[in-house]
Amino acid sequence: MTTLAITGGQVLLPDMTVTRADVLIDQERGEILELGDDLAADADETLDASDSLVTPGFVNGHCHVSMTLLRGYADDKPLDAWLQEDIWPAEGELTPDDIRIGAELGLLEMIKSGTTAFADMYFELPEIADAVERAGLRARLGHGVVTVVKDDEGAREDAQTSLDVAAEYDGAADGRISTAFMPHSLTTVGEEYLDEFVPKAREAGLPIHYHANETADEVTPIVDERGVRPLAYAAEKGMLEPQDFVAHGVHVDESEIGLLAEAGTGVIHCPASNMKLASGMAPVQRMLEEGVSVGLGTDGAASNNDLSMLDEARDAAMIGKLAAEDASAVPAEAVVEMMTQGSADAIDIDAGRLEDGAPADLAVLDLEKPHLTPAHDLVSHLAYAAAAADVRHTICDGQVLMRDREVLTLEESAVRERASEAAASLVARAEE
Ligand SMILES: CSC[C@H]1O[C@@H](n2cnc3c(O)ncnc32)[C@H](O)[C@@H]1O
Ligand SMILES: [Zn+2]
Repeated sequence: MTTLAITGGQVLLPDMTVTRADVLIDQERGEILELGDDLAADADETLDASDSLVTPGFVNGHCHVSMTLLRGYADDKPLDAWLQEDIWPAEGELTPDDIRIGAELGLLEMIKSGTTAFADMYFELPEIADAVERAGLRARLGHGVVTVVKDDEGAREDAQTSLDVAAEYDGAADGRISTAFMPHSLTTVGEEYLDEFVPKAREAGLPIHYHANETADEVTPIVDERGVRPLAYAAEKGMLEPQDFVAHGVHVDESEIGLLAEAGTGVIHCPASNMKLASGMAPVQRMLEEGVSVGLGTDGAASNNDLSMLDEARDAAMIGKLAAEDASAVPAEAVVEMMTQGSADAIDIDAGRLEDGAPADLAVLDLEKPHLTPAHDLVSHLAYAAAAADVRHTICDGQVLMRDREVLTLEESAVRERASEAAASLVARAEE
């Protein structure tokens, strides 16, 4: 057994209290062995966490990681125009190499901002899985299916690809990668394809992840054509199960909040993307009150425009109060829960908590900063004041991915250089 001790820090516990403790990790099993005093002597290696907060690694519940290449490419438009006029034409030019390079850039950003696990919907899953394996994170990956712009053969091929790659990559990277069937949304995948492929996903034991109720424009056609709300339609199609999770959930009414709570289906709140695309304010406080499993996600870097879960946490707290017209809504503890255990539960991966036997996924944040002084309440600091640049060390599955702000699994300057070149070439092709 090889052990690592994270020493001298303040540790955030699952009950949202903070205590002084060292953390002893079994690196081979990727597990926390013990939280306690003076554990350095028992360890093969140590990582200093003095004047620092040791938290569970953050869990980004909804992302399109390779969209880092399109960061800043198309801003200041609503979802539909943004996708149709800019993003989908540019994505039509993406090569598998672009997707791997964009993923590396996104993973670099995640490691630097303390994220250790994420869920991702995109194309060319093998490229993303390869990058995740090398970078050392944990992920639930899926191939996103869009049928509306395809003929029947193309649509069925797309949906079959989503099933095939999910079956092939589940358990990859020593179990750090899990998968899901990922129809893009309830309006971009035709009913006949949901009828055919959702049962196949169930037979294969796959969870289902999709965008739902993101904009009012997405709700109206479903209500007009079918006479039911989108999540009632999703339930009819067998897409509202405990292992499933939807992204956004902005325009959900009380009946849909009830359906989500009853089904145990997770909702990944994406406040920055919802604000930037002016999609709306999700009723997060109501969902929490009704017992919906709520996690937090950045969405892609083209609608955010970064992948920092600390930024997302602050956004979630702020917009949660505005939406509820109540300053006590979506408090710091709720947000920190969402960015750790909440997202992990929603995307159904074992992570997001620091306790004996838990997966050794951690972030260590430097507290010796003007914006983190004084330290009345470290949970408040995580939700409202901490930033990506405060992250000193990131550990996933017992492996140190970043030590003293140096990422060990990816070569930062090379990744940035490759990504800049790939992005410039992509945009030139898209605008030809
Ligand atoms: C088919 S792969 C995923 C697909 O989703 C697109 N996308 C990115 N952000 C959003 C969003 O907020 N709502 C809906 N779709 C989004 C992405 O560009 C890919 O095409
Ligand atoms: Zn999305």
